[in-house]
Amino acid sequence: MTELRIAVLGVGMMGAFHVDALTKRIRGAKVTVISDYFPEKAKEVADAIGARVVDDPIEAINDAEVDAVLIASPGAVHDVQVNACLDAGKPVLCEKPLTTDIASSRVIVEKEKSLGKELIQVGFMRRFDPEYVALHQLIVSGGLGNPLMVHCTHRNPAVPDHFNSEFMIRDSVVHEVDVTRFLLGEEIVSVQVIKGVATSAAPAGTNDPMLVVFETESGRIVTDEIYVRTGVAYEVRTEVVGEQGSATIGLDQNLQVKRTDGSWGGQITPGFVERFGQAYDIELQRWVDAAKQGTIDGPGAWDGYAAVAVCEAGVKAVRSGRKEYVQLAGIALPVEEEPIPDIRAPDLIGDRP
Ligand SMILES: NC(=O)C1=CN([C@@H]2O[C@H](COP(=O)(O)OP(=O)(O)OC[C@H]3O[C@@H](n4cnc5c(N)ncnc54)[C@H](O)[C@@H]3O)[C@@H](O)[C@H]2O)C=CC1
Ligand SMILES: O=C1[C@@H](O)[C@H](O)[C@@H](O)[C@H](O)[C@H]1O
Repeated sequence: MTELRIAVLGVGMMGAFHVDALTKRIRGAKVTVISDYFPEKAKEVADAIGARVVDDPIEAINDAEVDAVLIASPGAVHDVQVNACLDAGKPVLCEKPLTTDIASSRVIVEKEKSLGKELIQVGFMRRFDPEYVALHQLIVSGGLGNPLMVHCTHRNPAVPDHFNSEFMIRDSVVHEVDVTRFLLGEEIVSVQVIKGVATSAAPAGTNDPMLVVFETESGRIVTDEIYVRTGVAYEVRTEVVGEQGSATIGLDQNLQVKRTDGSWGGQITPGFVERFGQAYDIELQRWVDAAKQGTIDGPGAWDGYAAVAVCEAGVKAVRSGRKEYVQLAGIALPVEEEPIPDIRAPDLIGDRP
């Protein structure tokens, strides 16, 4: 196969960006079919690149001129569309999240397994970002010694109003879930969410920012500050603290500017397309090359499922205010912690006068 013929489902912000990359920058790929809930949006994108519009996304998946599918529709419809790709036996790059509930993600993992080949790649593009790749290599080469903690910052300048506290976990924090699994090579077993004072930019009832705390199988601690209405820029940082040193990425330190008004500083990337542009392209090129060989080259269905399972625990933690355990198939839940015994002298215990 010289050219992988691709259907793109959903051409909003991310889908249109991927169509542009597949058309202009990715080798050996051609977008032949576009499908979107809004046909006029699909037509606009399709006309610009000479592709066909197929209104029904399931028909688009089964189209004779489609070898592979890129899903960039909203997360809530990924389940149906990924299942249709599996039914058609076609490779699919599904934007995160894989689905929006743990049961449907599990079914997808099992269904793919029963087909005996890997067809699903999930759009966790940070795994292709040169800085994250370098940090991963530093960890696995032992450059930091035993990694003890990870501290993440995830700030967006602005988001639409439907980004409530739970959506922030499923749509934004899901990236740090995958980063944790990628960097530390182990599963996350529990999630806590600490809600502080909310920005006045957040709709009533939305906890923005939040501090999310993960605990991994081996007991490592990961913190994630999620703040999606900073009004500033796109700031994604990750620091790994090991026994023999620490390393941080995402500092935007390349450009230091001093201005005539006496201010000084560098430049922060305005959005995720600027920060992760290179990562998206590497992700797409590797997926296209692998799909032609009938395989994947990146995070797969299990990674998508594991991330959904952690986010589900995260959503529970938002609601309960407690530590919630991740229900992941095959991973033992930690034993409930014993209450800490009161070791004060008996005469100090009791009500204060
Ligand atoms: N990896 C990353 O950094 C990013 C990933 N995303 C992910 O990409 C996906 C799309 O997000 P955005 O582009 O920001 O959303 P968006 O709202 O801009 O675009 C979604 C598009 O899908 C269309 N659509 C709705 N239902 C559909 C259906 N059943 N079939 C086909 N199309 C349908 C909508 O009309 C819209 O054009 C989400 O899963 C999101 O989490 C989004 C931004 C960045
Ligand atoms: O995936 C993304 C968005 O959907 C999400 O809403 C943002 O918070 C992330 O930074 C971006 O990478």
